[in-house]
Amino acid sequence: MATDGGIYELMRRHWSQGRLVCVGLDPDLSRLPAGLATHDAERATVFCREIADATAEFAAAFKLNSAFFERMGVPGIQALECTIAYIKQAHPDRVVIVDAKRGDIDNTNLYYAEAVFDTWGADVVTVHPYMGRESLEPFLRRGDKGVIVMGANSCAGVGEFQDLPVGSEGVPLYEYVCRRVAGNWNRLGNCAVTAGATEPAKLARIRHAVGDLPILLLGLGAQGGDVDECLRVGKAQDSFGLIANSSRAILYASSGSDFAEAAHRAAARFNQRLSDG
Ligand SMILES: O=c1ccn([C@@H]2O[C@H](COP(=O)(O)O)[C@@H](O)[C@H]2O)c(=O)[nH]1
Repeated sequence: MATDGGIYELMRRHWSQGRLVCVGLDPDLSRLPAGLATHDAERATVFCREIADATAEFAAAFKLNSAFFERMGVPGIQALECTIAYIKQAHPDRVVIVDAKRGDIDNTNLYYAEAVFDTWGADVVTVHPYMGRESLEPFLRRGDKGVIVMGANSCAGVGEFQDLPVGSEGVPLYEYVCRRVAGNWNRLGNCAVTAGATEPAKLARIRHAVGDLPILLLGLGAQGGDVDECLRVGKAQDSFGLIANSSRAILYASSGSDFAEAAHRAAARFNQRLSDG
């Protein structure tokens, strides 16, 4: 979806209209309610479609983690494509992020970019920065799309590399990466970075480093990130500025046949919390 001011302008419009949630669509087959469909990939597709419909009212974006689809092989890829196509048709202005954490040499990235943006139809992709800006050019030169670069993350042990001091000032690697993305990689205004809600102090440093760049905030729901503290230190000045993701806490709010209603209520509560903070 090409928009006049780029993909994040669309996100800013949602934020200004009170849709603050990024709903994570990670269909874990072991947690899907019974009776949706016979085949796994179809179950995942129906589940994601119902969750999207139930939560769109509060959603600026949907984030599909490709692993949950890729594990099912060809039918899983079809489920991913069908889910994206469905969101585009039923909720056309919602931003679709594919969380695939790509990053390879440039000619391989060319095909990763083509796959995610053109074949699958996503608006935004997550990438790893480890191989440098030049290798990521096939993503970065897509001004009609968005690129979210891993800055800081939410999982245990993530500091092993991300916290190492680098550069002449000895800043942590995650901060150095975020600074580079905001200052050197964002020529087309299509970049964002990640931060983990489990460590708000790092989010604060990232916000300081990137100005008003959007930040994909991970770890807010099931991982127990501190919502209030993240909002206090993480919001941008020109807009909400946080692509505030919650996956499991919304998807699996109920394991019964009322899963969609429960997801609606969970997304509503999360949206209110984000709006109050
Ligand atoms: O640092 C990271 C990077 C990615 N994720 C992804 O977010 C969801 C998990 O969200 P929950 O709300 O905790 O269910 C999943 O797709 C991860 O790969 C992350 O959590 N942390």
